[in-house]
Amino acid sequence: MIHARGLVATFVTGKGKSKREVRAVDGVDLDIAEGEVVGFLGPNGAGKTTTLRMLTTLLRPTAGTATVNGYDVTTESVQVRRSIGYVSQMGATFSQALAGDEVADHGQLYGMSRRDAVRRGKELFAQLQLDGLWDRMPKNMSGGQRRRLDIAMGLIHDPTLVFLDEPTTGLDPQARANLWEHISKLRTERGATVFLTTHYLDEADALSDRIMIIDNGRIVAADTPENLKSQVSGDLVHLEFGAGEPVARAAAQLESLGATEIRVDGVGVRARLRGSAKVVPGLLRELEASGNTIESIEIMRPTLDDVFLTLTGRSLRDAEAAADTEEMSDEISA
Ligand SMILES: Nc1ncnc2c1ncn2[C@@H]1O[C@H](COP(=O)(O)OP(=O)(O)OP(=O)(O)O)[C@@H](O)[C@H]1O
Repeated sequence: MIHARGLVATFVTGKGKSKREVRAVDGVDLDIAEGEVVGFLGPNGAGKTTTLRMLTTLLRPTAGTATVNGYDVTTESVQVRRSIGYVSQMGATFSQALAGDEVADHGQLYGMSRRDAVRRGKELFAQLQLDGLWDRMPKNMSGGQRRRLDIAMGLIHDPTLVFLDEPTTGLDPQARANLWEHISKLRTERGATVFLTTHYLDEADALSDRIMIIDNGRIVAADTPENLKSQVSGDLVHLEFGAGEPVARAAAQLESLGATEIRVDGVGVRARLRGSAKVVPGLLRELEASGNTIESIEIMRPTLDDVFLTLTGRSLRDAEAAADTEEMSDEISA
C-alpha cells in the first residue's frame, strides 16, 4: 500500500545571516500493508506532518522515493490523490457553506455525480453521528462534530487508504474517545488501511496495529505496541513506606534483585524491575520481616513513553514541552 525509501524533506528558513536549512525528514523508509492501522508518533516538530504531506503529494520530496497504492508520489500524483482520503490537521471546513453541501461538493471534485455525492454524504453523516447536521454551517458545530465532518469529506469517494493528521488534537476526552471509535470502524467496517499521525501516546496505543516513532526526522522504532513495550526492560515499581522507615534498605534490596533506575524520594522508592510479578511478593515478605511497614505499592507496565525514553534518552512528554517552548521563542523572536 505504502512503500517509501530514503524520503528527505529540507526547508530553507530565514534570510541573510540567519538563513539555515531545516532537515524536517531525514531519510525515512516505511512499508505499510493493506488493512493495517499504523500510528505515526513523535513529539512536536519531529517530521510527522512533513512525511504525510510527501506521501499525499502535497509536498515534493527533496530526495527519496515513495509509492502509494502502487502510484509514484512524484510522477503519478493525480492517481495518488484520487486513490486516497486525506484529513489534514487544520481541517478543511472554513467556508460559509452548509456542511452537507461542502461534503457533496468535495465528492464532485473527485468526479462523482451530485446525486451520488449527496447519497454517499448522507450515509457518512449517519455513520459518523452527524444526523441532522446536513444543513448546519461547520462554524456552528462542536469541535468533535467538525472533526467528524472532516473525516466524512476525506471518505466521500470511498478511498481504501486514509491519512489522518492528528485527528483528535484539541478535542476534549469524550470527543476523542468518540472519534477513536469511528477511526477503528474505518478498518473493521470498511476494510480501510489507516495511517494516522499523533503526539498522543494513548491514541497511538489504542488505535494502532503498528507504531512508528519518529524523532528529528528519523524513524527510531517501528513495531506493534506490545513488542515496542517489551523492549523496555522491566516494570516501574513504586513502594511507599510509613514515615521514618528505612527507605534506603528497600532501595538496597531492590538493587540486589537487579533493579535499575532506583530513585529514593521521601518515604518512597521507585525502580525499574524485570519480571516484577515474580519478584515483588518475595521482596515484600523480606521487607516486612525486617520491620518495614509498606503503605502502598504500585506496579506500572512499560508505556510508549518509556520506549521513547529508552531509545532517545528523553521523555516524549518532555520533548513535547521543549518543542512547545522552542516554538514560542521562535514566535517571540520572529
Ligand atoms: N514550510 C516549512 N518551512 C520551514 N520549516 C518547516 C516547514 N514545515 C515544517 N518545517 C519544520 O520541519 C520540522 C518538522 O515539522 P512537522 O510539521 O513535519 O513536524 P510534526 O512532527 O508534524 O510536528 P507537529 O506535531 O507539531 O505537527 C519542524 O522543525 C518544522 O518547524
